[in-house]
Amino acid sequence: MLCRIVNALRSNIKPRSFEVSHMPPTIAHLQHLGWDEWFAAQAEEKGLTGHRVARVVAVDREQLLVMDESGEFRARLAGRFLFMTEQSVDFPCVGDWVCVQHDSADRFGIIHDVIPRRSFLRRKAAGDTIEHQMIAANIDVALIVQSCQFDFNVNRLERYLVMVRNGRVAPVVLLTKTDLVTPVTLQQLRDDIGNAGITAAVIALSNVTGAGVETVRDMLQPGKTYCLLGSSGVGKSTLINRLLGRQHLETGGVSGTGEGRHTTVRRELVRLDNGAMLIDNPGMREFGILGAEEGLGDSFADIYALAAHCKYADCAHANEPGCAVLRAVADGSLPQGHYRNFLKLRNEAEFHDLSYLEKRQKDKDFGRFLKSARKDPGFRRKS
Ligand SMILES: Nc1nc2c(ncn2[C@@H]2O[C@H](COP(=O)(O)OP(=O)(O)OP(=O)(O)O)[C@@H](O)[C@H]2O)c(=O)[nH]1
Ligand SMILES: [Zn+2]
Repeated sequence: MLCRIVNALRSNIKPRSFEVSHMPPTIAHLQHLGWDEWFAAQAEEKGLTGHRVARVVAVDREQLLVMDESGEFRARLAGRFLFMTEQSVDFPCVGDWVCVQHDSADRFGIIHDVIPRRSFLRRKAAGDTIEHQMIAANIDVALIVQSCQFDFNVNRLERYLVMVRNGRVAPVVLLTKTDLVTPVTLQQLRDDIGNAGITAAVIALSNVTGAGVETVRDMLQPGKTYCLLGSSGVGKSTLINRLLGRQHLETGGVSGTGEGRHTTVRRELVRLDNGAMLIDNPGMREFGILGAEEGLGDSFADIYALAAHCKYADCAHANEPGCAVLRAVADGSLPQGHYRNFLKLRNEAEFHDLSYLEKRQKDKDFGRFLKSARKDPGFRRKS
């Protein structure tokens, strides 16, 4: 980051405006890539009309692969953008629309801005930090993939649903590897999902026999963007390759030429023959749900509806008298498992918020400690 900042300072101390190097985009030019009136309006609001826009296909540290009506090209972030952008979530990620300056003679396009996102998928960054990490932007539908064998877990499914709904993305559940389980077991898994109160569509499929794959294909609409989410090994890449036909994800990389070092950017966003766009993502080892309460409302809409009838407005639905949620659990109209997941996820959401506040407080205390320590004449000698 430091060298990014230094480079930014060196290359671009003065703010500069950039020339329009191309015809401004029309919706017709770019709608096959997902551009529409909504994005055009965002661009206008941000004062970015008239600039060329492209969609991010892959990100590899400082290098991006972007795509517009003329095809794919590589791009870098403008020094000024690097300099002005503080939070990692504000950097372009796959699926983003960016303002880019690019002449056919240039090896790299220069990205000057990111068009506001309509939807996003993000997770808690790996490690002990409380920062978010963007997974993808401007996704219409998240395909949450679980394998029928070993991987299936309703709690995890609900965590994904919270994240997905929190990012304003619609969910569809894909159950893979149906060839490895009996029809009775498959029905049991479907029942488990239904009993948990999950209302998202569920498609069962096998990449081996091909059963269900056409159902997935039929669901994918041209100009819409889909993102595959799920643990490693559940069959996401295999499914994409099946949907693509001959092409393969592994061979989709774009090689850089004419440079000292040979680089390959693995393409993450691919277009199918029917015009739908698919984003494949690595398995998620660490899956935090910081800031997920908003999303809780959607996954647990039934519980929130019941909560309106609780005796106390601030009812925690744990052991309060007159709690409509507990009553529904008692009379069997609200599934026990669903209620337990609600409590668990809510506590985690509260826990993450708490640890965030605690961290802020600690930082403050540390600042105060430093201030008072500096005033302390013994400070220099002690340290
Ligand atoms: N039996 C069976 N095996 C499958 C199916 N789909 C994928 N596999 C196998 O499962 C393994 C993992 O599949 P991948 O497609 O690489 O899984 P992935 O979800 O993309 O994994 P990551 O790339 O690590 O996120 C491979 O050996 C596949 O051949 C399926 O429907 N049935
Ligand atoms: Zn209650």
